Amino acid sequence: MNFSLEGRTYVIMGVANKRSIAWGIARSLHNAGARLIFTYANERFKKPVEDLVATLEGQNALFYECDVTNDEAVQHTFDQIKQDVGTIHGLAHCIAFADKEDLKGEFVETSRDGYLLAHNISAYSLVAVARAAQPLMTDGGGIITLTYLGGERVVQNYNVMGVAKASLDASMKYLANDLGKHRVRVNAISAGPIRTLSAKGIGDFNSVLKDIEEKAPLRRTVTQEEVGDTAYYLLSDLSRGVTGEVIHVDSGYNILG
Ligand SMILES: CCCCCCc1ccc(Oc2ccc(Oc3cccc(O)n3)cc2)c(O)c1
Repeated sequence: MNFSLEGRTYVIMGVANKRSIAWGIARSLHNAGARLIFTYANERFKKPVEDLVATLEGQNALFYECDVTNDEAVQHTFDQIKQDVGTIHGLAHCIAFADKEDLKGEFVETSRDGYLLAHNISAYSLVAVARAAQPLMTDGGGIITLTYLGGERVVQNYNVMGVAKASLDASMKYLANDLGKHRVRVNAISAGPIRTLSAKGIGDFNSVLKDIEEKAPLRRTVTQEEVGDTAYYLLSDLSRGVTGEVIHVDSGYNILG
């Protein structure tokens, strides 16, 4: 059995720029020989993603817009992908959003709209995408999503995104249960804090990074590349017996009380 991704096609959703975790995943899969398909939320992200992907030697990537808050748009995107490539072997869901004012202060102040928005984009979108993508995985496949420790226990300021990640984690497990019969595995990577565009929306992020460097077992923060390599493991045959799992790529921080 070989663990190269030659001859396989993967969809990566959520590359914003070169600091994105999704970009680290893209590079790991590209280096393993995969063919890549990228989706972006709107026109604003199209060119930056195309320019980044142009730096991947020999990659023959495809690009599609996909607004994950719109069920018809999600179905249309995967209809197009089916038309253009037929079969895909996996998908990386690297999409989340919450209003900035809901990522600081007290969780009890979260508005109904803010709560629903965070769950719509950061949790329900995995269900919509998995439903649309599974029929294209005719050789079986792997789906991964990104989660965070703040969905398992309280992390100051993470607030409504933590509640959305708890929903994402449970959604991932229920999807793993449904899709296993179609030979599709569903897993999550719980990444430690990394300085990305998304991280800019979180209150007092710097003190979190400092805490990791002082207390995490590995005494350092993790990189997009390290998350990308665990994504490669979860999307390859190396993890063929694993589904419904959360792997922490966080320098071991999650084991601390
Ligand atoms: C207090 C927790 C510190 C560690 C947080 C690590 C982390 C960093 C980034 C994460 O991804 C997002 C994605 C969108 C998001 O919502 C945003 C981001 C920027 C602006 C904005 O208005 N909302 C917040 C975090 C994430 O889920 C988790």
